Amino acid sequence: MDVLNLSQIMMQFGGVVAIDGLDLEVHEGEIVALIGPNGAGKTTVFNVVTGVYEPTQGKVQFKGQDITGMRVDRITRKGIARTFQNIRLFKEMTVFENVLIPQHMNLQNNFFSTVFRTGKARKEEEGMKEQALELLKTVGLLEVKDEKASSLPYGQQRHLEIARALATKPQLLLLDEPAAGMNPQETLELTQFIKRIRDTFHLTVFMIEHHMDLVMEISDRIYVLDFGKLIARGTAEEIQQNERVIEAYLGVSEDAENQ
Ligand SMILES: Nc1ncnc2c1ncn2[C@@H]1O[C@H](COP(=O)(O)OP(=O)(O)OP(=O)(O)O)[C@@H](O)[C@H]1O
Repeated sequence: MDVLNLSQIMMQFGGVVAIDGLDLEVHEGEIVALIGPNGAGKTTVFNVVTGVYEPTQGKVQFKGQDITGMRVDRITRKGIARTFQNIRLFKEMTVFENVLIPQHMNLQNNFFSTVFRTGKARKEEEGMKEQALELLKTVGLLEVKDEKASSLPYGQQRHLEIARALATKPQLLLLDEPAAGMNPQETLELTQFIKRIRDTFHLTVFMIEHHMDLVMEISDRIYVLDFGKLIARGTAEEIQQNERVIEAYLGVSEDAENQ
């Protein structure tokens, strides 16, 4: 089944065509990467999927349901969560509080019972705390649950950000450059972490990433964007051998590395 299906997506900002007729699908349980040079339109794709932007044209479907132009919070409730290029944690709060807060999004109780702390609301709150602890245990952050988020090493902050996204119980997880700023060891740990959470939480993962080692190691399939247009799609092997990709992207990044 397609968890995510984009058909003929067009996103224009004034005269800028950020996405130009994109067709893309992500199947259940897959890890799919979206790559391309800076400004290719990758983050805009995420913003269209998560409801930040309504596409100028085209349709976004999540598990067969049309979610085009739906509000961000409604899309989150449907089961799509994301992380951002720049870490967006509640820095002054503890690790535990960081995963507890998003769970309120899933709260079944109404405003009245929450404010007046009825028995049901209290029980629900207890349940959320237990689930938050369970989540931290699963992602290996239980030992640091009382630490301030900002005091964690960089790699762990990234893990926490992903854990926080998982707290909304998504089926589809969007990761926007999760390895940005990581050293090779942290990148390797992240690769294993993403695979582990995909299996543990039965997730489908759609990620934007510039670290080619990570992309090639982890992706079932890869889409390549350039100037808003899809220039290639396929397995890691196919993408590595694709002339247009080498020219538009891999060639560029090698040059950039040599500078
Ligand atoms: N809100 C906006 N208003 C106007 N132009 C925008 C807006 N958002 C994105 N763009 C433009 O759309 C194009 C695609 O940008 P986008 O951020 O999606 O690229 P990207 O592939 O994610 O780049 P990077 O790898 O640098 O993050 C760029 O030309 C950008 O300037």
